[in-house]
Amino acid sequence: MQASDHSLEIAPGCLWFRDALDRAAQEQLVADIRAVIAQAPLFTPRMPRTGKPFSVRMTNCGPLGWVSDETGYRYQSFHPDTRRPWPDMPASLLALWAAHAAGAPPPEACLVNVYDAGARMGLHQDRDEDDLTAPVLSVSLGDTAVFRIGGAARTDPTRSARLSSGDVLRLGGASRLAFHGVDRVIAGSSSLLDGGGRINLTLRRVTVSA
Ligand SMILES: O=C(O)CCC(=O)C(=O)O
Ligand SMILES: [Fe+2]
Repeated sequence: MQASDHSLEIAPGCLWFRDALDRAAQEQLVADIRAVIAQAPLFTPRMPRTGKPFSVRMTNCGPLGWVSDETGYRYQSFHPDTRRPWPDMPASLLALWAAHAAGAPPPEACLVNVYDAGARMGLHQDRDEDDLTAPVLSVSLGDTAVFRIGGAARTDPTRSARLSSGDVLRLGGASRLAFHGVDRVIAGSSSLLDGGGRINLTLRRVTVSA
């Protein structure tokens, strides 16, 4: 895989690599993620304290996975329902990281977010990682997302970007702790996924490397 040179900096440190993945690379990722889901079924995370369910379903691959329930947000090495270790991170994702993560140590977690009709993700920071120096890479597959990004304070002004299938977004530098979310997904905007919807993959370094 080649690193795309055509990136757009949509906020300080936030690089948007549009069309980073061609159709064949997207199909490979989808097949790899379907295999992950077969081993580690999608679960519905719940908000800390209130237990309110997310509208997005999730799973993970790699040594660590992000989970959320009444006791809080955290990384753990096993699936919350099956209690089995997360599946290995596919080679396709390791290659994607190598191409776009600007030399950061290898990713430890890939969070798989599945957006069905009506799913969204509220504004939040990715801050459950001990290593905040490595960037977060986000890969969009399937229907286009209306993505929103602001600054490090919740009240900072935001801008939106339409992330389409094959786009890769890197949140690094001053944007590593930027508030971001998905306002909505545009149904029918991509033919990649049978049955429609959107899959987002978020690759992260979690622990501080020696
Ligand atoms: O779906 C997206 O584009 C963003 C996902 C995200 O922000 C997250 O999983 O932390
Ligand atoms: Fe996030």
